[in-house]
Amino acid sequence: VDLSTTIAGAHLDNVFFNASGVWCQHEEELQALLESGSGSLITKSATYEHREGNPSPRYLPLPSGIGSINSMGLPNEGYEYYLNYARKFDYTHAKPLFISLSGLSLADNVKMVEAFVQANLPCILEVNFSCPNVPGKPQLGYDIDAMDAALATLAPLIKKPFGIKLPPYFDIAHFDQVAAVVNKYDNLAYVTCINSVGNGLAIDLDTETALIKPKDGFGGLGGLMVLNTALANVNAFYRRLPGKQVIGVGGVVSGKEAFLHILAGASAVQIGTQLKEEGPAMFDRIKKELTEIMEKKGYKSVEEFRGKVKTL
Ligand SMILES: C=Cc1c(C(=O)O)[nH]c(=O)[nH]c1=O
Repeated sequence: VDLSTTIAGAHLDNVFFNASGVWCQHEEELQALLESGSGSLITKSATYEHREGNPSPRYLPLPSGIGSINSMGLPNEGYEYYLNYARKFDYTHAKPLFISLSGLSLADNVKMVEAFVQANLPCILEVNFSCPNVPGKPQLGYDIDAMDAALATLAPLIKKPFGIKLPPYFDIAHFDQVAAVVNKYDNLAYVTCINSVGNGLAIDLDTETALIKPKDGFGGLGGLMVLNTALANVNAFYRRLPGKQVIGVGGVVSGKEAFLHILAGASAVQIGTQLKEEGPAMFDRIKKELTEIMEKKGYKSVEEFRGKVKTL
């Protein structure tokens, strides 16, 4: 079966890659993704300066495989590290390279975008509007006018097709309002839905203590427990963004959830929590599982069923 796809004009041999933030902060991790069964790779969201991030424990899987909680606090090597990586990257490699940018201000996003545009590299830029874990920095994804203003500045600068990383929305009116903004920018080629469900709280019964240290234990939720919110966001934006694409992320632990994301409208599927727990060997497992589901259903390519979720 054919698992290949094209995102923002870049061809991926298969629909799978890492969720930004997972297995992608350092070159060694990115190399492991290059050598894995993934179809692509995306870097950890970059800020202008290097950041240590929040104090540990700042990421934990939750009991019984329901998911994870994280308040990493945007630890990253600083954008120049990822710009150098993008300069050295072998673009004849079968996997396209995505670069995630998450400036702490619009000015920082502008400076980082200008540096990447100046370098004129084939990598695809993704602007992250949805980091929930930087104390004192409310995420742009929930300030729709501010997100529109940022896009009005960034889209013309980027010129080429690019994407944005969105937080989960939970209100139909918000799907409508965000789609109206996204549809204003022709080169905004795709949206990645969803980032973690912000500011959850995991508490240990025995110790009666929050599991992670930062922000009194408040952190973004990921993994299986966010699957149905992720599917809704993928399908809501698939229905509302004609001519654009949606990358689905959230709750994918096997071929089954990947199939559902594609049925909901995803052109590619990213994996975070399960990749963090299982490592890059997971991609071979999940590709096999998706293939088996497609064969059982008689689908030859992901194109055949993308977005074809039925309603009653
Ligand atoms: C870029 C920061 C993010 C982080 C983080 O570095 O805390 N965690 C997430 O779940 N999503 C993010 O977008």
